[in-house]
Amino acid sequence: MKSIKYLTQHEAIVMDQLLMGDKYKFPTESLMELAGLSVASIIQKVYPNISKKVLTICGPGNNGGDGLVASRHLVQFGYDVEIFYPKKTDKKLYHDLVCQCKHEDIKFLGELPDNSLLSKEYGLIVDSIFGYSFKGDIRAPFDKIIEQLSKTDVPIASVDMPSGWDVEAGNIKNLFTPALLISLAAPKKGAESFEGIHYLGGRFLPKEFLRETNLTIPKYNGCDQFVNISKNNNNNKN
Ligand SMILES: NC(=O)C1=CN([C@@H]2O[C@H](COP(=O)(O)OP(=O)(O)OC[C@H]3O[C@@H](n4cnc5c(N)ncnc54)[C@H](OP(=O)(O)O)[C@@H]3O)[C@@H](O)[C@H]2O)[C@H](O)CC1
Ligand SMILES: [K+]
Repeated sequence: MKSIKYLTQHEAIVMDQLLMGDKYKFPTESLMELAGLSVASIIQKVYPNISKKVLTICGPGNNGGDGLVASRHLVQFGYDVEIFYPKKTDKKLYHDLVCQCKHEDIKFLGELPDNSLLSKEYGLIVDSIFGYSFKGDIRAPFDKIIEQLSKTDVPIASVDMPSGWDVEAGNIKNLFTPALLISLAAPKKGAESFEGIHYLGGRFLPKEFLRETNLTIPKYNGCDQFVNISKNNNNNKN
């Protein structure tokens, strides 16, 4: 396998703008749908038998949107999903995503259950709080939420980046390390040190886009929406 490129924060932002701009013309909701579908597919692959509930924690940006979409697909896959979405985004896309989740009978929680309740009732936490646009010190209410996540024993699956990690420098604040990291489109530099289960999803980069940006991504098999890029995956060794 060719070596994978890890993106800087600036590169991730510029690439997304390019994909969604006048040349490649992808609407945000199309990419979000594919990203969210790949997140749910990867969770199904890595955690096929969760007997307890799945809790998705959504942030205020597009990373949170990915979590809303993934939750809907997880219900379609047979999981019992609840969502905690403390800072809702007042945009039509997000109102629509919440509405779609409610039509899947997904319950929206008013507060984050404490860690003993989390351990008792939940088998997985999906962290879709912050993605590649996270910067600086963690502001309320997410500071307390991420502090609590750093103490839970429930496995965490992070979408695009572990929330609170510096997008380039990684876990410099000594926060939680997820069991599973799902990078989207291409991994970010801050994830380069990640030693856990690491999958790449978001299979939507056009051929011309890859040529134009000189981006190397691993080969996806068949119609898979994901590829395993974990360091300890033998298929990734030359
Ligand atoms: N091409 C792709 O791979 C696609 C990726 N997608 C997903 O989109 C995110 C990036 O989404 P974006 O909306 O740009 O940003 P985030 O979701 O990462 O975060 C933005 C919100 O977070 C708030 N924020 C930022 N820093 C902090 C902080 N220190 N404390 C508290 N809150 C913070 C920020 O708040 P502001 O007040 O600054 O506005 C934003 O509200 C990417 O990672 C993927 O998951 C797309 O879904 C599709 C294509
Ligand atoms: K995240």
